Amino acid sequence: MSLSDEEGISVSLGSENPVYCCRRNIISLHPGEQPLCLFPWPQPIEEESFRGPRSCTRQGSGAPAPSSGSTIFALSSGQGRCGIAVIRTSGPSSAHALRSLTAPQDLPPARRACLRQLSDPCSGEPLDRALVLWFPGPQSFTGEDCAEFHVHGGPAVVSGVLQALGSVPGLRPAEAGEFTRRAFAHGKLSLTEVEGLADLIHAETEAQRRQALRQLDGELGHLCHGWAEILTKALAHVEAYIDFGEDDNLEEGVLDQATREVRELEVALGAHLRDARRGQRLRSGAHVVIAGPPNAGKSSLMNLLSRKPVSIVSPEPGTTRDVLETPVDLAGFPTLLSDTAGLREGVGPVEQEGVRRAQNRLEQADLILAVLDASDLASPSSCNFLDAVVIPTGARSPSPSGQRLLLVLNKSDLLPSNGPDPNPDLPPHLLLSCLTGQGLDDLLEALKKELAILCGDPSTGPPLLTRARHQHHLQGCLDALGHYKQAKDLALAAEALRVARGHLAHLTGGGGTEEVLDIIFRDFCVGK
Ligand SMILES: Nc1nc2c(ncn2[C@@H]2O[C@H](COP(=O)(O)OP(=O)(O)OP(=O)(O)O)[C@@H](O)[C@H]2O)c(=O)[nH]1
Ligand SMILES: [K+]
Ligand SMILES: [Mg+2]
Repeated sequence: MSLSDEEGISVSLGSENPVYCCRRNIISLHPGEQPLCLFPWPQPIEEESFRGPRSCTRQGSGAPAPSSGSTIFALSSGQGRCGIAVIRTSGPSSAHALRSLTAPQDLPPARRACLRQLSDPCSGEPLDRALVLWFPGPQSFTGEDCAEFHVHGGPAVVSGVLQALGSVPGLRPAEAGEFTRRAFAHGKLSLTEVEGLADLIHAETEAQRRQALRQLDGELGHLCHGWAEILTKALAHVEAYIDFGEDDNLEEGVLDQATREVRELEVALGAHLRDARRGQRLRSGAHVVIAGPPNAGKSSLMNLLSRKPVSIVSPEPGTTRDVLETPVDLAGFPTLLSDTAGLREGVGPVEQEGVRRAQNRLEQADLILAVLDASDLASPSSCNFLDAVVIPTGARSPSPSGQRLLLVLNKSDLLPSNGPDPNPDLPPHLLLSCLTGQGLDDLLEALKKELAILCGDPSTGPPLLTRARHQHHLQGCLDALGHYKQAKDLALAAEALRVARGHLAHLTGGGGTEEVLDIIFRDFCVGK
């Protein structure tokens, strides 16, 4: 059976017999809620949020949200001297702006670059010869009428064109992220795609870029959409049972089927949540902490990996006191690399404080780079470090979300060359010489493997949860499904499904609250 209504909801119950009509239940049982379909985005952002005048509105044909009043403009390429700078506008006065600045004044054909003379509409002063493009809404990035001016990138040209646009009635400078916000409001991007776009702009490493691109492709959103559909179907089944449970016509097993589907969804969500912080680590960097006894060469390794003199290196034990940290791209993965004080006892108060800070940082580490002096393994500080840090961490069952450790024996140049491994009893380790660079390639290879486990491989597997927000809503959804299973009453069970669905809607932006939007759009620059 298939049910549909004028709001585009379609619920298939897999039977030829029409047994009930759920339009009344689903649409009216929870007033104020959005229709069950999450796509296209049913709730446009309030016009007020654009803070623009509410004058000339021209509905973009077919766009789900009404056009906002004002027309915005901004430099969309980077600031500073460059070959070509791209300035764009979005809003109902885009066509007027384009005509006002260009000669000849006719609009170019849609989406085709045309060479035009640009001049100031007030003074008539020539500004540049530039390529201009016209994107009538809704087939544009924002869904509104948009224009682009590809001008020569000198500061005087750019400021001249921006000033000229500002003098056109109805136009005002865009705020940070406003183009993307309009795209979201017009259903051009889901919230998770917006986040992907923000991450893409800020991506600094290969792996970050790959992850952002996948999110921009909407993979996480599509996954949530599929889950929401399962919940919608289960909810329809439960509500049918509430209304027609006594009815002989109701097909058998309707409720069982709902429960079965919920259980399958629980398994899928659980697996996804076990990905834990991997996506987030990839977005904001894994914490890699260099630790070990004094003089093992921790600071030397810090400088080697970061390719800059972050830490002071000296033959004096206890040189490093504070935690020193720097962001480093390690084998394509973003990391926050920390150098710490050598761990030892019986020292003065300043070094003691350094040791306390080092221990604190060790607890927060995703990956510990444990460094020992290969020529000094029998010293008390080496033995203590092995017993207190290396062996206990290695003994813990390794999991992607748990802490990981790589043991590095530095100063291998001091060992007799080409002999057998002098330390077969130690946990698995790598030999390195910070002095000669020998063993560095092997260390980088091992780091890459560890970071891939910690951050996940962004090119394969299911899309990762890149923000705490994603994890929060998936967990909320899972918890609600738990309540569904425990509910003794069908009305409570239906409510639990609604709560679960609400969490998925929030994740993708269907139930978008202003605060979440503000936080996400704050990440954008003006012109994006
Ligand atoms: N021969 C040799 N010396 C090294 C190597 N790595 C570091 N050293 C030397 O070992 C001494 C200590 O190096 P640091 O990098 O300051 O060691 P650290 O672990 O940071 O020391 P603290 O901060 O005092 O705990 C310095 O004199 C370095 O030049 C190496 O691979 N081979
Ligand atoms: K030192
Ligand atoms: Mg040091």
